[in-house]
Amino acid sequence: MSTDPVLRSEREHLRRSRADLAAMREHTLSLTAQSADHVSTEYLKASLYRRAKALEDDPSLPLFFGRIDRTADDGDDTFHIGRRHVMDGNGDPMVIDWRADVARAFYRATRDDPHGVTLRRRYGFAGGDLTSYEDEHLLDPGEADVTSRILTEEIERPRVGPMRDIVATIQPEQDEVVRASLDRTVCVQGAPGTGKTAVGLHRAAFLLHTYRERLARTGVLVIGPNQAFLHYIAQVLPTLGEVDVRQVTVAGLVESVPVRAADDPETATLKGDARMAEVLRNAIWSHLGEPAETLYVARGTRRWRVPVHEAADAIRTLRERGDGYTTARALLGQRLAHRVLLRMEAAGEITDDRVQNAVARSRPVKAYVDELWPALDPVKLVMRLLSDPELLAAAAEGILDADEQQRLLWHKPARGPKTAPWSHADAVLVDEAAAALERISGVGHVVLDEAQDLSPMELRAVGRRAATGSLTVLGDIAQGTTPWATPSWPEALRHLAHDDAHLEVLRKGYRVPAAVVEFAGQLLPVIAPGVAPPEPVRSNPGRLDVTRTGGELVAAVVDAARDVAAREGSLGIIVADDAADAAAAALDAAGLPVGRLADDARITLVPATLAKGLEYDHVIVAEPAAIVAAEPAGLRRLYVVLTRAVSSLTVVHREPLPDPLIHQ
Ligand SMILES: Nc1ncnc2c1ncn2[C@@H]1O[C@H](COP(=O)(O)OP(=O)(O)OP(=O)(O)O)[C@@H](O)[C@H]1O
Repeated sequence: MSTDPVLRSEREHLRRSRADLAAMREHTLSLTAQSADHVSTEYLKASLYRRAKALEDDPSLPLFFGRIDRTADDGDDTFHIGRRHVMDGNGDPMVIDWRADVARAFYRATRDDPHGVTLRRRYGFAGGDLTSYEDEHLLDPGEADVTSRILTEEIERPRVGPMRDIVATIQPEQDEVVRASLDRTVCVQGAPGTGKTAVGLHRAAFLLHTYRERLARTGVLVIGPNQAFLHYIAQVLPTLGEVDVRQVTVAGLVESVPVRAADDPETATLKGDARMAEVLRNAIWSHLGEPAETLYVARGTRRWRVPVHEAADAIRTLRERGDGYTTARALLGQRLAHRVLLRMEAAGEITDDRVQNAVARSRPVKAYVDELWPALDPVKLVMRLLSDPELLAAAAEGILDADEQQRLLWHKPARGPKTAPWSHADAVLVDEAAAALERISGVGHVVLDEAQDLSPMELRAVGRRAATGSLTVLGDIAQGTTPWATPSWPEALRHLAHDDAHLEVLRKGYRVPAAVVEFAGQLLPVIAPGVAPPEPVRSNPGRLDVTRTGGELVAAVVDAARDVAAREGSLGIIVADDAADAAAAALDAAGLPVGRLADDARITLVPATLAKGLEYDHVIVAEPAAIVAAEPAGLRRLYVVLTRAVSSLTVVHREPLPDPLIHQ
């Protein structure tokens, strides 16, 4: 039992807060979902369940990590800041949610600008209990400005398992992004380990809290590069009490066709080019006919007509409204029926809406609409476009040259949508076509991670999901590894249709230690001139070992792994994709069982192309030359894999290191 009275009283506050949280949860669980109808009851039940889940106490974490004291006109205020709001039986706050407005000062206050804070306290903890505290008296000019030990320890804590939240230690430059308002699209450029992913997830949590009602209706979407990455980040939002956010890959976003083929890089690049949107629009609208015959509609004993020029006029005005093809098509029957009605009224007939509806649905009107404005299906349309040189030539005229058109066509025309050789890029085209036919409903906010890798067409697909909302766009130009990676943020934002975004740069690096930054940074002038490396904040410079072997590479990797595995923390062994199986077998045989991604094992074997966004305490990179040789943007891939290390990086190679890399 600590004798420090401050710690004792803080522990008491923690004990009471825990009891209050348990009472809040009990209360939620005691509420019974009852509503007039079954569907609402089920909905209520689900929402109560989620609420109770969000109120679960995590015994490994204290309920608060910080505190601020402020002087106010009516006395002093003390706020304990934690992951969620906890109130006592009287409704008074015991713990303030870190996202609440009063908590902002905890993250932003400095001696120069104390935000009214007299005391900032941070807590050290172990196993869910408070073990220490650290005070800053921001108004005391005599107090030295020391770097917080608790902050440093938190940032430098060894990594185990999936990504954790950073609520206790969000830094001022990160907090600016996290708390940007919902109507702002923010684009964050940041070197490896500057906290982009963390910031994006915390912004999602902040927005869900601050704009709860609006976003409960419209939703928040998190988009990441692949399943391994989504697995790695999956727990962050639930830990912050947000269990309702959809986390998806770009491929998962455009799942309208079964993807079973892969395009070569040139073809994929072309299919991802923004010009394809124009080609698709042309292909769609080329279906619109020119009326050549009068429309006749019989009603009772009389026959009414809509002359050609009036039908043409109706079609033109609908087209010019700027709606999707299908949306506008749905109105044509009514427009034609309206012309019929005007004639009926002129002839003295009594009409009303029902008559107009009946005319709009009549067989001749339907047939006329089908003929001049045929129904289109996005999947079949793209299938035809990629199979039919004539349709493609007409749609791509003046946009794609003959070679490009040839490149787009499938080798054999597809027989049907189920068996067509759809690639991922084709699925994105289908998504574009679907949106050109009918506007899709979007969400309130989209967090897009590793945005630099998306093609213009993929960016359009993401941007559509945020057409009426906003985005957090996160990425690093230097880590762009796809052939279509974005050359600049203004360009990416244009494709996302959000070029009003605020561009922010994160500079401080929380992952990669100085020795590794220096080594990997040698690649920057070649792969991304003008992009700066992260500025490491870790006090430990880290460890870098570069070993050249004259023998078998795999044997050298096994040796290095045996060595490094003895250190504390996680180990990622990153190898060129085609070397992964052999490396796993060799490590296994040597008694070093490795997990694959998503296994959360202590030693993980990582194919180079899946390393993006991940991190390990210790990283072994095997044969950089092979990683570079495997793809056109190989040097950028190498930069990505070298920057996954938190404490130590071991490079094992047999071939010479790729050119810009020198190791003294
Ligand atoms: N303020 C912070 N306090 C503590 N840890 C932090 C902070 N900011 C970032 N980190 C940690 O630094 C590591 C890197 O963060 P993150 O993965 O978000 O960086 P990133 O910029 O997305 O990197 P990359 O470009 O390599 O994907 C993570 O472990 C994250 O939790």
